[in-house]
Amino acid sequence: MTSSPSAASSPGRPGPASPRTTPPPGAATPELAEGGAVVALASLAGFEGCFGCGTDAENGLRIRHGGVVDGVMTCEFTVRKEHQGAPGFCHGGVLATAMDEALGGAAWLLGNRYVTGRLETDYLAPVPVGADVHLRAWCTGVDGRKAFVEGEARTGGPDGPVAVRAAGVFIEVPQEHFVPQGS
Ligand SMILES: CCCCCCCCCCCCCC(=O)SCCNC(=O)CCNC(=O)[C@H](O)C(C)(C)COP(=O)(O)OP(=O)(O)OC[C@H]1O[C@@H](n2cnc3c(N)ncnc32)[C@H](O)[C@@H]1OP(=O)(O)O
Repeated sequence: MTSSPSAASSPGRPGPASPRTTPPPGAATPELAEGGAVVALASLAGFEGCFGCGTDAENGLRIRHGGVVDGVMTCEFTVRKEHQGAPGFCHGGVLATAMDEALGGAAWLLGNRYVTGRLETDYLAPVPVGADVHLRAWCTGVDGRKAFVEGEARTGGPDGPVAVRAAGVFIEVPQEHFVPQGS
């Protein structure tokens, strides 16, 4: 069974996408694979070392992947002091990493393996150390090997104010792409 992410075209979710992260005319509507990202992840050795979500990455973000609702991938992480940029606040690069992870996860829900080709971020509000950051991401279209994805990060709860918005293009790659790093 597959499901289509209706949030992709929701007028309530205006994205930050530029022309380079907007699906071209004729792009396919994303169809999520049965089993989602788990199917593609199953063959990916070394993933527990992922700086975004790996449990072996001591100083990583340890992003906790949540569920998928109506085609929207959810996950969250807690900002620790080692993620700090300006005193007391999360580093922008750390937040970009979190968005990369969330948007990548939304692409992997299509059932293939993807790497980041382009990532755009808009920072709307500072995120303090100690904050729980709630991430959402969804695919807006597929064009050949390219998956167009958007997302947002909120603080103060899953429906709190948006702190970061992001859009990206993820490129489908074969499993062999990862072998030198993952073996
Ligand atoms: C439930 C649990 C869930 C858990 C989920 C966790 C998931 C994991 C999340 C992980 C998250 C973290 C993820 C990470 O951190 S991934 C790590 C960061 N990214 C990389 O390392 C990628 C480095 N780049 C490459 O390896 C190659 O350049 C790739 C493979 C991308 C393309 O080289 P390749 O030789 O294979 O392909 P091609 O050049 O023929 O291009 C093919 C098509 O792609 C288009 N294109 C190419 N580049 C770009 C670009 N920059 N922007 C826009 N489009 C681009 C190109 O125009 C063409 O389109 P078209 O002409 O056909 O129309």
